[in-house]
Amino acid sequence: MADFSLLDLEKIIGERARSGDPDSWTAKLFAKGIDKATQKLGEEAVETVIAAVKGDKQALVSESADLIYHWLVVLGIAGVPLDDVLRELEGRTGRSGVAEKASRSKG
Ligand SMILES: N=c1c2ncn([C@@H]3O[C@H](COP(=O)(O)OP(=O)(O)OP(=O)(O)O)[C@@H](O)[C@H]3O)c2ncn1[C@@H]1O[C@H](COP(=O)(O)O)[C@@H](O)[C@H]1O
Repeated sequence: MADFSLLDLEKIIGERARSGDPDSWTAKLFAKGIDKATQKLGEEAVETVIAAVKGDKQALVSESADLIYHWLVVLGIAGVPLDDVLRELEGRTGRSGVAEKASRSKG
């Protein structure tokens, strides 16, 4: 089990964003704003899908890491704490996704 959590990465991203370091990809993305960050997020999502469809497990790991990093950057720029997403997921535990979808279409 990795000794690293998404909360650790969220903290690093926040620190690097505030650093303004010209060598920081994170600081660059924060400076460019939500449009550029979401464009990168979309590209990484597509690259993740391609790796999965090809059955390339090594690429799937690498592209997933790129995807999650850029997703956290987008959350950071949008001012949404990762904990809000974790709480949303926590609230969904114990509820079947199929049942949840069915309840939405009734409502
Ligand atoms: N996890 C990451 C991380 N994942 C991806 N990237 C960067 O995201 C960028 C993606 O750019 P590209 O689109 O060119 O990469 P790509 O999609 O592989 O390229 P192509 O396949 O399109 O050619 C690269 O510069 C990667 O280095 C990341 N940059 C930073 N982090 C984390 O953030 C920390 C701080 O980084 P800096 O802000 O750069 O100091 C790092 O120590 C890491 O923990």
